[in-house]
Formats: sequence, structure tokens, C-alpha cells
Amino acid sequence: MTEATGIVGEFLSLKGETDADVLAMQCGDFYEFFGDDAELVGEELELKVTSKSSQGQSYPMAGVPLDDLTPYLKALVERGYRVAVADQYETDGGHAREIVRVVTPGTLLETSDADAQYLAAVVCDGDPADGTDGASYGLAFADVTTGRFLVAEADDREAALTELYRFDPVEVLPGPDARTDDELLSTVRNRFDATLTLHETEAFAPKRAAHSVRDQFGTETVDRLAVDEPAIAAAGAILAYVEETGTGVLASMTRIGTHQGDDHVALDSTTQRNLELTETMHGDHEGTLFETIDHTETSAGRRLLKEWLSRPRRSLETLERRQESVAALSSAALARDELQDAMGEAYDLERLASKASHGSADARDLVAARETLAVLPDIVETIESTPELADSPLAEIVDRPDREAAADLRETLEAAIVDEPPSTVTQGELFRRGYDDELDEVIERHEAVRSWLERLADREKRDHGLSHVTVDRNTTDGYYIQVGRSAADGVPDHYEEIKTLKNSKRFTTDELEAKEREILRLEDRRGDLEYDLFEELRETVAAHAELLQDVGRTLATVDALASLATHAAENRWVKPELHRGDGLEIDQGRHPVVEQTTEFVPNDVSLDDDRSFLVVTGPNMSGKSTYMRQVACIVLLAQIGSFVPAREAEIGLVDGIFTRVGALDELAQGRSTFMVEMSELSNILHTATEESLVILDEVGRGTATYDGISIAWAATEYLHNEIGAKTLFATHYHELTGLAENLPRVANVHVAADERDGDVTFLRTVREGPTDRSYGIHVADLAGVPDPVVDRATDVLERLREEKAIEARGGSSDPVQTVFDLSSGQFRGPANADGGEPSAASLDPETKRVLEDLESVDVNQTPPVELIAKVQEWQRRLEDDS
Ligand SMILES: Nc1ncnc2c1ncn2[C@@H]1O[C@H](COP(=O)(O)OP(=O)(O)OP(=O)(O)O)[C@@H](O)[C@H]1O
Repeated sequence: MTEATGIVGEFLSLKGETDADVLAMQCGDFYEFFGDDAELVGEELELKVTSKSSQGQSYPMAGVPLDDLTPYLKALVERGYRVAVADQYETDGGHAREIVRVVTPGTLLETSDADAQYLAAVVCDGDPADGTDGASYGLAFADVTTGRFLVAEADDREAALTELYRFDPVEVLPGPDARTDDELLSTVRNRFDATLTLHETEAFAPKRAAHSVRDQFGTETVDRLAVDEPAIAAAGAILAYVEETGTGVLASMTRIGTHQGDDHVALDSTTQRNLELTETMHGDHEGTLFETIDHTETSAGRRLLKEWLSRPRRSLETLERRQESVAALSSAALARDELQDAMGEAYDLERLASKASHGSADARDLVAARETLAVLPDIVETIESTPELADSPLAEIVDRPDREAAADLRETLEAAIVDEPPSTVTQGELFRRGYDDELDEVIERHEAVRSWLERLADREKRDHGLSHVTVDRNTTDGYYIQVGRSAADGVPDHYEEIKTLKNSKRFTTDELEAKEREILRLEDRRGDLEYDLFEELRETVAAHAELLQDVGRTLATVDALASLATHAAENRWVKPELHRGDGLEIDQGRHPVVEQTTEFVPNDVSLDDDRSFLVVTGPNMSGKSTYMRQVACIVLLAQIGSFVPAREAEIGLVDGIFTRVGALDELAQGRSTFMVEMSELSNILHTATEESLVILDEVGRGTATYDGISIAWAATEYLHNEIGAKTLFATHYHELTGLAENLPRVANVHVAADERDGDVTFLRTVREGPTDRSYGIHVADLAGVPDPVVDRATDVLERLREEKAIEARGGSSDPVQTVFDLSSGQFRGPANADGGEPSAASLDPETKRVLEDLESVDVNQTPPVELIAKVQEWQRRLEDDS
């Protein structure tokens, strides 16, 4: 096969240089894809695929106009592809191309999503095969769109994963040893929506990494971080990767910080999902805790609030300061409105700093930056002139950025850019007069020539007695004087004809040609000059990346706090009293999301040193899950500094919130419900501490009843005796309510329901003590199980309770009856209808088998719904048999 030459050959050879999945190569005014890449983008982006021949072979080809690349790039990257972009440049003999950027999920600057977009690196020190012993981990996280850069350390794999959960990265670079950690990799693959990229191992080399980290952030800063080699190696690898992909935003990464896991509440992805913080169990955004409490005005504020919710804190000081600000803002309603109005004008400054560093900010971006910088003094003014706010930590928050430098930068931008500049930066008309002398001069000369041209027609009419004269310009003829046909014969001699039209003739003159040359020269000059000035200005802005990030962060903080205050004020939330003790007292608590759509019945919770474990019982559908989630959400909200839905609350800070609830989506990943349930339980039993809050909603239901009860029983003892975590455990195993008699810190509560004449009313009220019934059949009825089954189940249950014989209907002509001893849970043996011993010979084999099955069922331990199913099955078998 002959090698492709020409443009296809160039494409294929560039493709060979990169490990990106797709290459977009500039060819004049288009970016083109060839070969397999063309097929791929044709399919993914519905681009038209044509063909291009080279050396007698035909290659698929697809292309997008130069200015339209961004949305296609975004779409490909968001689908997980890494895309290389090759730009064209001039050479002596023509054109050549080189790869200028590789765009990957973690380095995509053109994101339209307000969420943080973290690129993560994980370095493992030691043998990951050791699992929890031996290996320690260093992590680094960078958001190229905002310049945020953090490092973290973890003692074992589980802790490393917890850090990853917190940041929810879009791309993960595992270091050399981490690549052999199958468990880490498979968890990253299964649990995150992240691309795994195997970047060159040299980038992780400790010495090289340390060097680049020091280079980027300064030796002193790095020493102050006081983190170990793996974290620095992870940070270095990220820097190398960002540089190599040509993202060009290293300049906006001005600061590195440590993410102190110690100061954050452990909140794994299961818990984030179970509590529906940012996504519901069904993957929706609506109906999440975040959407409920989000009243932010800006995308940066929204991002910050989401960050707070995903990473609650443990520092009492930090939380009390947030609370003070929320309290001040919720009482000063007018000032809050003013702040939110002002914030409406704010643009995402952190993102702008990255765009400016990358060189992609245009004049409109700079105008937006100018307008946002102007928001700061308005905010300061409102805060300073409102006594509640002036005395709150808000005064200090707005004092953090260098306000003078911000005002200077704003003035520079104000003096430079016109109010409504065009979106292109090469065509001029970006700058105000008075900004640059040379530019002013070019503009003046340009305008002088323009006005000479505008007056030319009148002058020619007057000087040469011509009528029907116009002066205009087009691309083929340039400037021309157009004279109506009737007057065309009378033009002066120095007129040179350039075109004859139906009703007129076009002429030029030496003078007009000279002016045309001048005006074109001036236009070019103006474009070039403005472009250079703009580049300079953009660099000035990029050099202020840190300042822009500071101002951006300040505005985002005020926005997020005002959002919490708005929600608190509108929903009668109260400030919880936080303390470092173990107690948890919630008076008349409500579920923050459910209360939005339901007439909610408030409930209390009271936990302390002597009562730290609640066994929550109650009928199906009574509200057990809601009650427990409500407690977890209230604690979580308190630990982001928010007010909480309650009449009063005293909350001892927790170090982690762990939940085991349902297992909806895991099923799709091929793990059995019970396996998921057990691995979640295992994780909790390994990780929770005395200071954690544990929510268990049904443990052990996914297996045989005896196994289930045994596991639930043992887990309760372990949590109570060994861990001592504050725990709420909802269960249908009534046996567990007996634990309260023996374990000193276990107490029973139940969600009450009222039964009258067979009708059940859910009261939604939590009361002390265990429940006596489960009302499973009532729920089966609600769910539409056919009436005969419901009636029969009621009957069976009734007889079981009364220890009466039940006949398996539909059996042989002789009714078959059997009796259970509820107190021992034992089968007492089948009896004939007349009460005598059954005659085995009178029974057919299937009836015998049904009887054997019946005998093996432990009615006392089988949930009623399961019993119904079994009875139905027996009926079917006996019917088939008859
Ligand atoms: N305090 C409350 N006030 C008003 N409605 C509530 C309250 N608690 C729960 N509910 C509503 O009751 C319904 C059932 O609640 P939930 O799922 O918590 O019950 P459950 O006892 O956990 O059920 P199951 O045992 O079947 O899992 C939900 O629709 C919920 O919105």
C-alpha cells in the first residue's frame, strides 16, 4: 500500500506523534479530520463525511469551520475523548502544521458547566497490593478553569478514595504504583464519571516533580505545605500534564493549598447519593438538597455552595463564622436584596483569570471583568452601611482582596475598552480614544480620509458640474466614483474608467487610488495596533490572575452566604448551636427537601452519651427513612454553616456521616443487592468512629431471614460496643428491639401509625419505644396487589397471630392444615381436618412437596409480603396439581 502524501500524509504523521484519540488539523479556514478520526467524528457529532484521495487511495474526511471548533471539541471531550488540535502556520514555501494543544476532560477550558472541573493525580507510595497497610497516598487536584490547586494526603486506599469522592474529578492521572492498584482503578472506573489517563511515568518522578512544583509556586510556599513526597509527585505530574497538553493556563495557577482531610467531614459517594445532595437516586438534579437550598446569583457562588455541601467542615470556628454571616444576612433583608442585585452583574472572575492566561479572553470578557470588579465597591458599600453586616465576618471577607489594586485594574480596563466592543480582536474598534497616542493618531488620520471620501461625491458634482455621482467601495473594484450613464460622457479627462454597468459607469482617479491605499494601510495599521494593545492589556489582566481569583472568591463567598440566608429566612430555619460534644438534640426537625412539597410533620431526635443508638421501627411507608435522612441532612447543613429546618437544634460536630440505604443503581453494574449492602456495611464498620453519625436503613434484608437478623444484630453490637458512633438503624426485624434491654446506649423509637377498622393512618410522628406491627399487608394493598391476595394474606396473618391452623387452599379434596407455634417459631406438624394424624397415603406427591415447603418456612421470621408470595406459589402449585 502506498503511503499517503500531501495533506492526508501530514495528518497521519501528526496523528502518529500524539496519543490523543482524535486529531483536528487546521487546513486554511477549516479544521479537518481524516481516516478513522473522520469516521468517528462523523458518527459522534453527526458531521458529514466525504472523501479525499491521496496516492490513489480514498480517505474519509470531515471538517468544521475554524470558528466553530469549540463546541465540537467540547462535545468530543465531554464524551471522554482526548482531542489533539494542530494549527497551521506560515513557512517560506507555504504552510505547515503542529499540534498546539491536547484537550482532555480535565484540561477543557471551554466548559459551559458552572461546576468545578477537577483534574486529579493519585500517587501511591509503597505496595498497593498491601491494601490498607503499608501503602500511603498523595493526591493533587487542579481546576484549570479557575486555577484552583490543592494537594492532599491519605493513609490508605479508602482514605484516598474518600478524597477523590470529595472532588469528583473529571480526569484522573494514576501514578506508576497506583496503576497496579486494581481495586483503586476499578473503583475510580465504576464510581466516577472520570477519564483515566496514563500519563508518562517520568512526570511522577519525585525529583522532577518537586522541581516543577517549586518552580510554579515558589520554594517557601511548598515548604510551608509540609506534605510528603507522594503529594508533591502528584502535584508535579499535574503541572507537567497541564503544560504538555498545551492548555497554557499554568500562569493562572498561582497558589497551592493543602486539603486537610482532618478538617472535613468524611462523606463518601454512597452517602452523597443516599442523601441526594447534588443528584437524586435517579440521577436528577431537581429535588436534591443542593437545588433546594441554592439561591445564588452567580455561577461562581453556585460552585462554591456546591463545594461547601460536598465538603462539610469540622472546624467550630469556621462554621460559627459562617453562621454569624448567615444570621446577619438573614435579618438584614433589604441589604441582602441589594447585595444579590449587585451580584447579578458579576461575571466568573476565576474562570476569566484562566481565560486571560490562556489567551482566549476577548474584549467582551475584559468588559465583563471590568463590570465585575465594579461590583466589589458596591458590595463593600452595602456591607459597611448596614450595621448588622458591618459587625459580621462579612466585613472581613470583603476586605481580603486588595481592593486598591482591584480599583486600579478596573480603571485601566475602563480607560481602555469601549463599552460594547466587537467579539473579534483583530478588526479594531476595541479601544477608547485617549488610551494610546499612536492609535489615536491612526484613528484620526483614518477618519480624515474617510470624511474626505464621504465628501468626494459632492465635490466632484460641484467642481465638474456632474449629476448622479456616488462614491462607494466593493471588494473587486475597491473605491470608485460612479456616474449615471447620462452624465458619464461629461467626466473630466483625469477620470479613468474601470467598469461599465447598465445605467452607469465606474471611474477612479490617481487621487482616489492614493486615498484608497492610504485608508487600507490605516485600517491594517489600526487592526494590528489594536491587536497588539489588546494582547498587552490581556497580559496585564493575566498578570493579575491572583487578584481576580481573590475578588472572584470574595464575591462567590458573599453570594453563597446570602443564598443560605435567603433560604433560612424564607423557610423559617434556625441557627443550630454547635459544640464539640457528643450530643444531638433536634427539636421539631424537618426534612429540608420533603418539607418543600409536603405538609411535613416535624419530629425530634435526642442522642447523648447515654443514648447513642436508636433502633427505628414502624410500619412500611410510615416515614422511617425520611426521619433518618432528615437527621443526617440537618447535621450536614449545620456543618456547612447553614441554618437548619427545626425549631431548635444543638449539634455536636461529627467527623463523618455514613449511610447505608438502598442500592438502586449498583444493580445495573452487576453487583447483587446483598453484596452491595454488605460492602457498604463493611466500609462503615471499618471507617466510622466514635464521632461519626451512622444511618442504617434496613441491613440484612437481602438474604435469608436468620442470616439477616444475625448480621444486623452483630453489626449493632459492634457499632455500640466497639465504635460508639451515633447511630440510627431502621429495621423490620422486631427482634432487634430487644437489644435495648441489654445494650445500655440502645433505645427504641418508632414511627407511629393508627389502625382503625382495618384502615391505617400514618401519623408520621416518632415516639419512644418499639412498634408492635408492620402493616406490610396494608402497603401491599396500597401498591395494588389484587384484593383476593390481600384478603387471603390478612386471613393468614390473623390465623398465624392466633396460632390457628391454616389450610393451603386449592390442595387435594382433603383440606390440608398446618399449625405454627409462634412463640418457638416452630412448625407443629400437619394435621388432618378432623384433627387426627395425616395419612401420608392420602396425599399426592406435589401436595406432599408443598407441605414440606410449608413446614420449612419459619413464619415468625418471614416478612409478610414474602409470606403472601409463598402462599400464592403454593396455591398455584396445588391448583396445577389438581
Ligand atoms: N414527617 C413527615 N411528614 C410528612 N410526610 C412524611 C414524613 N415522613 C415521611 N413522609 C412521607 O411518607 C412517605 C414514606 O416515607 P418513608 O419512605 O420514609 O417510609 P419508610 O418507613 O422508610 O418506608 P419503608 O419501610 O417501606 O421503606 C414518603 O412519601 C414521605 O414523603
